[in-house]
Amino acid sequence: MRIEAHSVTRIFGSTRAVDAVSFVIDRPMMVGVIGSSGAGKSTLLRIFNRLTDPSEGSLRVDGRDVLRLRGAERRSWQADCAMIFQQFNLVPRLDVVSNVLHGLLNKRSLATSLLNLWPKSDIERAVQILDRLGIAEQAAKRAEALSGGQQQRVAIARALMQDPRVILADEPIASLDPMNAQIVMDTLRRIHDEDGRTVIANLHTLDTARHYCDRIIGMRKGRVVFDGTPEQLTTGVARDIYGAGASFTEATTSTAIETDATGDADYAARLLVD
Ligand SMILES: Nc1ncnc2c1ncn2[C@@H]1O[C@H](COP(=O)(O)OP(=O)(O)OP(=O)(O)O)[C@@H](O)[C@H]1O
Repeated sequence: MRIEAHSVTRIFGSTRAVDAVSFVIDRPMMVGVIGSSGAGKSTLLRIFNRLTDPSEGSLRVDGRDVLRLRGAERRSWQADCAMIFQQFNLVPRLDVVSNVLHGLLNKRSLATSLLNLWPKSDIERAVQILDRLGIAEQAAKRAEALSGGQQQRVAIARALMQDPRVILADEPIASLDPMNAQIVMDTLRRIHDEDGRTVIANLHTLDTARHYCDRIIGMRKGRVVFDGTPEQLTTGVARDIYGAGASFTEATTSTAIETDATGDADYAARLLVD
């Protein structure tokens, strides 16, 4: 899979949230996107998944510009690149298996979901995926009864149900304690290593990006200011990405962790409508 972003731009009023972003990902890999709050990381992922329209630019995936797709082709691309979010974005009162099955809403009729008439093969696959992620025993519980780390693994299972080529993760561990953060990052890495899926994750800590990613893209004020390997991401480079002065220490790189889940709600709504 070859992904070529060329001059991708999104302007909101007078803000260039994403400003002429270009990069090439020429093979499946795990990519971390870092940068301060407001650097444009979420907007970039949302453009990728077609949740947000770009103002300019192209994103060629194996030669086809996915930013120009309409209707069924656009939905098919959205099924090919699943998203996961900081706030997990599950339906809290629904059981875990039903949440995972929602990953198929692009491919099955709304009636199937509303009447809970999923084919047995779909249910079996959902349980297999949960088993793979080590949470099959939670399958019958309501999503809201699970810990944050377990809920994020359910969200990853829902993403895998789509059988996507790319997984986009927007601050996937920002709401989790360190132990659960590690389990979730290990899971994302495994999905890349074992399935060959590309994973692109917005991350708010440098050490996580360095530890898990093959490549790191640093954004500042909408622009890509770094694109390289973990080894190339020195403290000096990190200082430039975060725009920090001499007082910069690596521990201060976390972006504000807010619980505004508006974007997540958009995604949930889209899954239910399409
Ligand atoms: N729907 C919108 N309307 C207006 N401005 C927006 C919108 N979405 C994002 N922005 C602005 O675009 C800029 C980039 O925001 P974005 O959320 O992409 O940054 P981010 O790097 O993901 O930040 P964070 O880490 O805080 O999530 C910010 O200045 C933000 O206020």
